[in-house]
Amino acid sequence: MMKSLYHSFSLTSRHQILLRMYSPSARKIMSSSPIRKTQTTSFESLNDYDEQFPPLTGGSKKKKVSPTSETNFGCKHRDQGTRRSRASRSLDEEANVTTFEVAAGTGSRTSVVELDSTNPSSPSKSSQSHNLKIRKVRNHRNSGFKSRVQSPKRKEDPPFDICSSVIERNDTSINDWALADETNGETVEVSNKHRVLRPGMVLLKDFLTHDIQVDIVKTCRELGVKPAGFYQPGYRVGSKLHLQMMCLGRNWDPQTKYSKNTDIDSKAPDIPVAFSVLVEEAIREAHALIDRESGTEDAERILPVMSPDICIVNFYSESGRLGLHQDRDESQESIGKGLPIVSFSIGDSAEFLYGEKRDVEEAEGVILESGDVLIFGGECRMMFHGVKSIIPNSAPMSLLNESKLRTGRLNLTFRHF
Ligand SMILES: O=C(O)CCC(=O)C(=O)O
Ligand SMILES: [Fe+2]
Repeated sequence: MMKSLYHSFSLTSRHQILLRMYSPSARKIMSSSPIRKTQTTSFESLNDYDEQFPPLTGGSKKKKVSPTSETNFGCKHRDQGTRRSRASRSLDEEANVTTFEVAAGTGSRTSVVELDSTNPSSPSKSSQSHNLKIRKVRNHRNSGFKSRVQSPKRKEDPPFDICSSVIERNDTSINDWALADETNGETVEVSNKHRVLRPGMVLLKDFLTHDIQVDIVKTCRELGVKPAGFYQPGYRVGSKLHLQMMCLGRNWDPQTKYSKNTDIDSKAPDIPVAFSVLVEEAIREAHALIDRESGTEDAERILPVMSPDICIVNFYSESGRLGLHQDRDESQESIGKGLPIVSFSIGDSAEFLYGEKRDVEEAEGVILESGDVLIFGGECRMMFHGVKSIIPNSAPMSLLNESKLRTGRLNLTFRHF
């Protein structure tokens, strides 16, 4: 039926143990982020995803962003449902005519080679076996990209290629090379670098090993250069997001949200099973941390379990950013249960802001580095969050060399509809 060939994703036998990815080594020193000047913009004039922190050209107020900022006030999302929908409606109705620069990119089309979609996207029990293999298969039945109905925002441009054969970074660090591969520890303890940032919000530092990051980049690249791959989303009139985006599992765009999923031809590629396994592993790790810190076994109540059926993959160039917003287009049920968003960061570090309001001045910040996983669910599910800036030249050189990821940051946010 389908001819398969193995894809070298990390979950082959070579890398089974890497599912226990808790690198014992402090191979990276947390970046001390440069303090950026913040310029705020009245959000009355903004679309949902427009940045409230446009290019760093002025302003006077310094935003405190710590590598592992720890705060303990709650997110109180439970009572935000109605406030949220009111806010969303008014924002959605706004006509916005702000223009932004368009990220340049080259793209190429490749032959149709898909990740095996015969496995259910919810790997749950069987996926925990750590013996999963990701197969690339020729799947003509599922390869209907040609006739894919494109979003009105989607240009006819070729998809953006997140990789280049040229390494764009100009500084090399011997440490990157020396320490790149020391991630094979089978340690099962919860890393001391991980942090509970708020109840329901957990940062797993350095959770994705080097090899896994490389394979995620390669997999996203393969999917991303196909017609359903990366493009720069925006609104019908006006602004575009400062990033390239691709959807897995279910299509989403800032204007039509999840409504473009009715036509079989416009189906988004499946989430690779190995990605879902990593998500579930990350949530388990977060639970272990929450239990350890709270001294209870209450973690699943604070941070519910989630099996992803959507993954939004963003690529930010060095000038990329994303305004403060809530992830609120998933089902009422998913949001109501506080099913978490699980976010993987790969490549250059990001200054990530989060807070209870769509207010940059009040938001807290944390640096998300390559390999970090951020989870926010439970009472933090409706937290406002955004990417203030990408920190140039902060990606591990070994990652760039091996994956050929362009200068910039790859982010995958997993959700359950
Ligand atoms: O890039 C990030 O860290 C956040 C992305 C995000 O919030 C989103 O895609 O909704
Ligand atoms: Fe988001």
